[in-house]
Amino acid sequence: MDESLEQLKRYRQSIDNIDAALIHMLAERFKITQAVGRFKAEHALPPADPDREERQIARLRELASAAQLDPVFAEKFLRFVIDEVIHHHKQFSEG
Ligand SMILES: O=C(O)C(=O)C[C@]1(C(=O)O)C=C[C@@H](O)C=C1
Repeated sequence: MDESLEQLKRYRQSIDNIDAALIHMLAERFKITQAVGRFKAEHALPPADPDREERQIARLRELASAAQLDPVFAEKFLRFVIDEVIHHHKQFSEG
């Protein structure tokens, strides 16, 4: 039992490292999209670009499948992130 608990602890340490990496990657992504939002507001471009999103989603779904990750989940995740970015872009263009 002790050995099993040690194993669980090791799994969780790895999960914690991965979660930290995800947060850092998301932070970098949002830093870039803030710059994109500013650029779009300055050049009077619309906050959302549905054609670009379609290409991103198709690409990520393929990457997910190749990596044995559920493509439906990958799409939902990207949608969630992009919707937040668009929300930020709209704030830039309004203010
Ligand atoms: O590439 C853009 O034009 C962005 O504003 C970035 C981004 C994204 O988060 O990837 C967000 C909104 C757009 O609809 C498409 C993509």
